Order: sequence, then C-alpha cells, then structure tokens
Amino acid sequence: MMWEQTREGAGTTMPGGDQEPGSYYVGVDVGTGSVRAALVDQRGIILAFADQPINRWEPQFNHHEQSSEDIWAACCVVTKQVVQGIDVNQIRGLGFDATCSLVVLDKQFRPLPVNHEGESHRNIIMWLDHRAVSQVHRINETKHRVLQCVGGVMSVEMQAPKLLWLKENLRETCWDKAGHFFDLPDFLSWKATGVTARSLCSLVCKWTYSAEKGWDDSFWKMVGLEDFVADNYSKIGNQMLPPGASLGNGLTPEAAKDLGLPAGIAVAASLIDAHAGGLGVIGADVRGYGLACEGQPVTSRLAVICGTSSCHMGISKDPIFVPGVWGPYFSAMVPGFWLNEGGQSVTGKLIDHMVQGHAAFPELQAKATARCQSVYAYLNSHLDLIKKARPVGFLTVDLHVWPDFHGNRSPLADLTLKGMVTGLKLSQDLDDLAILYLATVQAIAFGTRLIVEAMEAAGHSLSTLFLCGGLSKNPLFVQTHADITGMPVVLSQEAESVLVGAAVLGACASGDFTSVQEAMARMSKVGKVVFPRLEDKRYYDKKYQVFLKLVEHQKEYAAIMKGD
Ligand SMILES: Nc1ncnc2c1ncn2[C@@H]1O[C@H](COP(=O)(O)OP(=O)(O)O)[C@@H](O)[C@H]1O
Ligand SMILES: O=C(CO)[C@H](O)[C@H](O)COP(=O)(O)O
Repeated sequence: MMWEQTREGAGTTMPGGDQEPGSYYVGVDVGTGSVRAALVDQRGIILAFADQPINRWEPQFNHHEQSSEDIWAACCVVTKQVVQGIDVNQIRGLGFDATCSLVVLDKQFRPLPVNHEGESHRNIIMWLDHRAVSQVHRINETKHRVLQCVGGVMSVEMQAPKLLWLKENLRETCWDKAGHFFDLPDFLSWKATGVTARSLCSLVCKWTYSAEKGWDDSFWKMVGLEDFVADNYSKIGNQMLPPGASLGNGLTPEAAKDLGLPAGIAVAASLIDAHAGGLGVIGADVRGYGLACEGQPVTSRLAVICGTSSCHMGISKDPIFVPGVWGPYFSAMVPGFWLNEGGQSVTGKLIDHMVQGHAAFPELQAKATARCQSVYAYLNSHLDLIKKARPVGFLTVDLHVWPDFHGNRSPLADLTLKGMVTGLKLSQDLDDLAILYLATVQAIAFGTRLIVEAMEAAGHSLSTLFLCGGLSKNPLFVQTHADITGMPVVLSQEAESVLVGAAVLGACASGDFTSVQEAMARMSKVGKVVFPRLEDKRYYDKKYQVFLKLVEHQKEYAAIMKGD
C-alpha cells in the first residue's frame, strides 16, 4: 500500500491528519489479474491505494475460471489496507467495478462448479473464456432483434452463450442447482448489501436487457434458455438500478466486518470495469491544454481502458448503430447518453504473451531486474538505444503484427481470426525481442484506429482519446496510440483512474453529488496530454495499409484451405 503525500493547497483532511474532516469514498476495482482499492476524496484525489493478485485457472485451452470467494477475500484485504489510519466514519460511500465475468451460485448463494472437475470454488466463467463457441454460433444464427444492440453479432464473451453452455454441458452439477447467475460487479454489490438487484450496466451490456423495453422473452425462448422467462428472470435479475444508485440499507454488518468499514454506509449499484474507467476519465475539465475537445461536446471524447483487454467507450446523444461495435446501450455508462463499446480482447495480455514467449525473455528479465526496472521500462529504453537517428516507430519497417490472437472483438466481430506476424528472422536476441514488442504495441494501436474509423463512419465524431488502465502507464503505448490515430491522448492526474470511476459511484450513492455527471466533473482530472507526432504520419499510414492487408490475406488463406 502507498499513501500519497499531502498536496499543496489541498485543504481537506489527509488520512491521520488533524485538519477539518473530509468526506471519503472507497472504490474497489476487480480486474482480470488483480483486485485494487483506493481511498478517494471529493476532488477525486487518491489518498491510499492497495492491490492484490487474484487466482485464475485455465483447466483447458480457452476455459478461464476464477473463484468468487477468492475475489471477495481479496476485496476485503485491499479495502482494509486503504482505510487504515483514518476515521472510517468519514467514509461516505463504497463503489465496485469488475470484469464482466459470470458468477454462479446455488439457491443458498453457495458457489457452484462451472467445470467438469466439479471444483465448486471455481464458480466463475471469466469474460475471456471462449468455451461457448458452438452456442454463440447458434445464437447468432437466430438473427434475433436483440443482436442489433451488440453490433449485429453476439460475442462469445457475453453471458447468454455461457449460460447455454452450462445448460448443455453441466446440467446436473451446475445448471439444475443454480439459484443465481450474477455478473461479477453485481455479485460484489450483493455481497456487500444482500441486495440482488442488478446494475443496468451489466444487464444491458452483457445480458441483452434493454433499459427501455426490459427483457425480450422471445430471445431467451428462441435460444433454448426459456427457463429464465418461466421464472420471471429471478435467477438473472428482475430488479435493475442505474449505476451509482444506492442499494438497500447500505453495507450489511457482516460485510462491514469483512471490509473494515462501518455498517450502513452507502453502497452503489456497480459498473463493469471498462465503464468505471470511462466515468473516471471522460468528464474532466480540459480547459487550457490546447485540445480540440475543449470547445466540443463530451461526445467527441473516446475513453480507452487498456488492461488485459482494451475497451473503447464512446457516448452519443442519439443511438448510433456501429457494425461490429457493441451497443448502442442507453444509460449504461453515463446516464442519459447512449454508449458504444468497441474492444480488443487481448492487449496487455498480448504484449505479455509476445514478450514472455521470446527466447531472449530470461536475458531481458535479468537485465531489467539488475536495473530495478519493469521489463517494459527496460524495453522502452532499449528501443531508444537502437533506434539511431530515426524515430523509434520506424524500427518496424519490415515487421508487422495482426493482433487478434484471441479473435477480433471489434469491428470485425470474428472470433475465428488469429494472430499474424510477418518479417521474422533467425536471430533471437534482445534487439529482436524489443522490435517484436514495438510491432505488437503498434498493432494494438492500429486496432484502435480501425475501431475509431468504424465508429466515425457510423456517425460518431471523435477528436480526443482518454486512456486509462495498466497499459496507459507505458509511455510507448500512449505515444504510439497518439501517432497512429492522429489524436491527442489525455492521461488522468490519477494513474489509477478506473478506481476514481468506482469512487464516483460511491460518491453518488452517498448523496454527496446530485448526479453521476456532477461527480465525474468534480472527480476526474487531466494529468498529462500527449500529442501525435504528425511528422511520422506517412510512415504509419503505410504500415496501416499493410495492417489491413494482413487480415485480408488471413481470410484468403482460410478460404483456400476450405476449398477443394
Ligand atoms: N507500468 C507499466 N508499464 C507497462 N505496462 C504495464 C504497466 N503496468 C501494467 N502494465 C500492463 O498492463 C496490463 C494490466 O493492466 P491492468 O489494468 O492491471 O489489467 P486488468 O484490469 O485486466 O487486471 C498488463 O498486461 C501489464 O503488462
Ligand atoms: O468486456 C469488457 C468490458 O466490457 C472487458 O474487456 C473485461 O471486463 C475485462 O477487462 P480488463 O481487461 O480491464 O480486465
């Protein structure tokens, strides 16, 4: 855990200080790899931060599982850490966000196994799990109207195919015994309050619920999940609340003891992690930074949340249908606005995969450790050493990567796509590793450019990227996104701005702010702006042409192999 220094002119109480008491909020963010918590004040300043890794199991290729009990235990550890040393009565609200993973509990709220091994502690099918390929094909073949709101094609990462997989594969050990299917963010708010109401965010974005029309019975009947209709959706949610709404009577005494917080404090209806990141960044006051979006509506801002995956969150006043991009979802992130969510299923995970799988990785690790640096900081400085007189990006003139090692989420919405690398040589030294890493970072940024172009072609008008998540701490990743999209990138004052988004929820639930918009505007702040290097545009435009050719060729190869 780290405590931040008191900032000049802050004027409110710092933990353990003896100034005038302030109001604090606790945000808890459950990512793919770890659980984080922060103690946040009314200006959105993070006063304390803690994190803890979480267990993951991959019992078979494309099966990814977690444990809801493990995750709750980790939430308790990090929350207790961030509130140490303050008067907990100053904490006014608690907000959770989490990955959109599927939690399964029985009728007595005990974990049920989502695996053939019958391991009941592994009761979460993670968002990146691709076990339900056959189920999602059948769902997409129905061409049901609800698919219009997920870009025309449902993703294997959404909940309906996973539920169908459980029904078809684990009927006795899981499906028949199940009493509650939760999205992970809703599981956490239930655990904290005992309230089973779901957040509109999770149900609208991952479960086909419509904020305006409710559940569509015909969809569930058509795909073979009519069971939910018959029991009035009690297992998947028949009471919904907007994100940030206060749940029940707040924190239960039992959860309060677990978390080290006072019973009864306000707990907010949750958000999916990417959406919390969006709230944490897009409402910032941008005056004085020379940004085009200063004079434009908030709809010109695209929040990009870059962790294990990347999510591209764009809002609009009217619904916009973007082929291959999820949404439009009403009020699923910012109340009153429609949301489109583009995404790349693996980004941080892809960079880790490329770097860790290279023959020179042990050498890299040893050298980075000797310098007390992360491997990424070491690679970035190594690239600077070998670039000579040219810009770093030009090192990949003959090395190109297509990044869909886990299928394409947006805008091609094709889970069968695979990764590609062209330009390999026999050498396997640190220079090669660094250049492959660079080409991977560039490929991810080209993927963002493709998503931005699809959103703009459908009616969005975007001028500025707002990046957050673990990858936004990598200066090479940030500059490359600016250079390749041609847009400035805004980074928040708080590097952990997803947690500021979670705290915005807690602040709303406490009643200290009248709306999510007001809390966002007060609590999200610009830290740094990175402008594109326009002189490199021609080079990146050429590489983008190659990027587009890669996928075209991949489809041609697949067609050749399918032919007689
Ligand atoms: N300081 C850093 N520099 C470079 N990359 C980083 C840094 N911190 C985290 N990352 C990358 O970000 C990814 C994880 O981001 P994070 O937001 O923590 O993920 P998640 O929310 O999915 O758990 C990892 O792939 C990691 O390599
Ligand atoms: O689908 C998503 C959001 O809608 C995210 O990709 C998923 O929740 C995982 O997030 P992260 O990569 O930050 O762990």
